[in-house]
Amino acid sequence: MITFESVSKTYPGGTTAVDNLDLHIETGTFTVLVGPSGCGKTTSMRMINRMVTPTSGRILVDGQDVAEIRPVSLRLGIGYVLQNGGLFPHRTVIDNVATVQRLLGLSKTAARAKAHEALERVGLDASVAHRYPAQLSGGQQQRVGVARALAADPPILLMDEPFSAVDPIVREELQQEVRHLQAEIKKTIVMVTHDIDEALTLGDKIAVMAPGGHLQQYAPPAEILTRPANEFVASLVSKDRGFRALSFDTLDHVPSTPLPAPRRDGSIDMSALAPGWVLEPSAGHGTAGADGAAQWVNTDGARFAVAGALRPGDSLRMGLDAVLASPIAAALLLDAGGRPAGYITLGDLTPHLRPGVVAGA
Ligand SMILES: Nc1ncnc2c1ncn2[C@@H]1O[C@H](COP(=O)(O)OP(=O)(O)OP(=O)(O)O)[C@@H](O)[C@H]1O
Repeated sequence: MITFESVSKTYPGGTTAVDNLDLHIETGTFTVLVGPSGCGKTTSMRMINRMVTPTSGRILVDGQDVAEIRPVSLRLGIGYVLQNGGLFPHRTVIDNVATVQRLLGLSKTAARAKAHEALERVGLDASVAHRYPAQLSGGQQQRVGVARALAADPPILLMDEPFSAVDPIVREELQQEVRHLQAEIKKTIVMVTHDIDEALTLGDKIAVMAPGGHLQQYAPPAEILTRPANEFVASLVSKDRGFRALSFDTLDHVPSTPLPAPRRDGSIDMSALAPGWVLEPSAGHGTAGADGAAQWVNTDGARFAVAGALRPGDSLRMGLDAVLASPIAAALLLDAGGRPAGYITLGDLTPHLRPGVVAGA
């Protein structure tokens, strides 16, 4: 647990970056500090590991005032991921990742072994281990930065705009990976971003800050979207708010129609829904598996890969997107084993879309 107790920070020039901040961050949760430039997000985060000292108030980590912990030992237990990866340019990837273990006194061999594990965890191939940072793409550098922060297995991870320097496609990939990683490792993560979409995608809880370092709302993403505390928060999340709210509700209560039995050639006749159309499950094993393996095919020979086949637990947003992307306005539903089981139409979805939209109105 990280606790901010009435924390303020005024810099020597007189700027109040953070004003009387109270925040309780539960262990094992992903918290995102979000808000426009200059609202004190980075200052707040850096006070956790004593890179910045509060002017008043205190910060406790698991009940202990950080002001009473030596900065070096405090920081060894707190991973830090910087913008652009923040890698040492003159060290190879593996030695960058091994940095903290070396500081902790591990031998070079032992530290490198741990570093290899960390690289694997963030999806980097062993072949990059002996390259220098300049020989990597921006996305790979950022992954190395995450691996370095995780290598010593610290309970807390601070991330300062970790994905801001990569292009939108890579950013989305990295966000997905961090989300999956967090489901596995359950660290206490505090991340700073100015991107509300990123905050809503990643955060278990979001702290919205406004200029002057004032906390506006601290709540889970669904609540930020559907019950913004004030005009400031409402305007931050106003874009696509109704659509985004659909991310927080699953498809599980939406009725679906079972697929007819496959014909002798394995194809499934969809004419009850869309005359002239069949579903061709992927060849061989007969499961749709990854998106695109199965195809919608019509009698004219037109073929469309099934985009976004759905699984139990997927969100209404994914469901709506899959239905809209389908040439027969129906999304394929897979069972828990990944086999085609049924379909959902726009008509099935519509009654379930209203509450999400209305709640956010
Ligand atoms: N070392 C410093 N000395 C003086 N003022 C500072 C210092 N660091 C930050 N500030 C000021 O404190 C305020 C908050 O800065 P901070 O970097 O915490 O905000 P931020 O929300 O993280 O912004 P950004 O998204 O632009 O990084 C700003 O007005 C900034 O200019």
